[in-house]
Amino acid sequence: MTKERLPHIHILAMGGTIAGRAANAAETVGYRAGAIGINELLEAVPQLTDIAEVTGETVASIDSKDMTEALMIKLARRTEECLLDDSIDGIVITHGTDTLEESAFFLSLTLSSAKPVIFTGAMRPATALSADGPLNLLDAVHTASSPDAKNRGILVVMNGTIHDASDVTKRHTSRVDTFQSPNRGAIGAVTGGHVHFFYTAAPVHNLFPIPSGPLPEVEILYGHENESRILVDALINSKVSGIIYAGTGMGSISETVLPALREAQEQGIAVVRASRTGSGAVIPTSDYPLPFISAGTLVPQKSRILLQLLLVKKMNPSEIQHVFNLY
Ligand SMILES: NC(=O)C[C@H](N)C(=O)O
Repeated sequence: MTKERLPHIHILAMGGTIAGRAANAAETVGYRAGAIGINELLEAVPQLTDIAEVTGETVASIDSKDMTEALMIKLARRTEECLLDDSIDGIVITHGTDTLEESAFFLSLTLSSAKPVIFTGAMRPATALSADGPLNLLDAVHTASSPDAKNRGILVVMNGTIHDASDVTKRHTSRVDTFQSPNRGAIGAVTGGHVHFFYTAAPVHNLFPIPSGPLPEVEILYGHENESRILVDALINSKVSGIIYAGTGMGSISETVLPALREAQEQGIAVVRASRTGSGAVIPTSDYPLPFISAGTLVPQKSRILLQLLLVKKMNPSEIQHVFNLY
């Protein structure tokens, strides 16, 4: 009898707490992210060899708070090469959780493949009591090996749940259930190695080639009571290409900042209204007609990435709004 070939899952390591080392096992907060190499990470989960032929490589060893656009592009390019490699069936990206959602969303906009690409990470360092990284890694490899995970774009597997890259966001500073999909909910679960999707695959929007150079400068502003226009004026003077305004409620803009943002638009700066609430959609309203762009359900940090890529295409506010309407 011939033995069935195990799927080949390739791991791309970016660092983060999943590869974090602390001085002792009780330490869950003070540690060095990205200190543990890919081999040690894989050796900690010997069960991986039962479900897949796992290989790995280090792309970066950083705390993801220091993630850069250049690294995001490097990660996208390397992932694309792996997707084109016929010997690889699926990819797992281990990543720091602080900006995991940005990288996952960027890859979802720039890569297209039927093969599963799964992001995972950890909230406790690898050396901690009850470290969550090893099980997250095992669950991610289970998902990357699952035929049901094909044609679903970029997914995030954390704490036994599967999330779509566009909705998932980090919602808690320290808990292991920090990743939530606040608008549409988790799309699946991994339980005892069983991968279960709750819904049929949603349409995947892969809209852009991987950018070849630096992206236009887009900054995020955070709305609050008693606002001044100091920061908007600074951004106008800096000649940024875009502003994401994380407004109060449904992207509301105070009477102080509104004229400043209108001036920014007159200078050719694209302005997107998002929300500081963390969930729900910001939709176009008559209070804020075009050229104000509404972010839909995208959180400010993802709105920023989408706007950057749209500005590369030299789209006008109306065309940009059409794309945000997908979310
Ligand atoms: N839990 C984590 O991974 C946090 C860490 N600061 C990182 O993003 O790399």
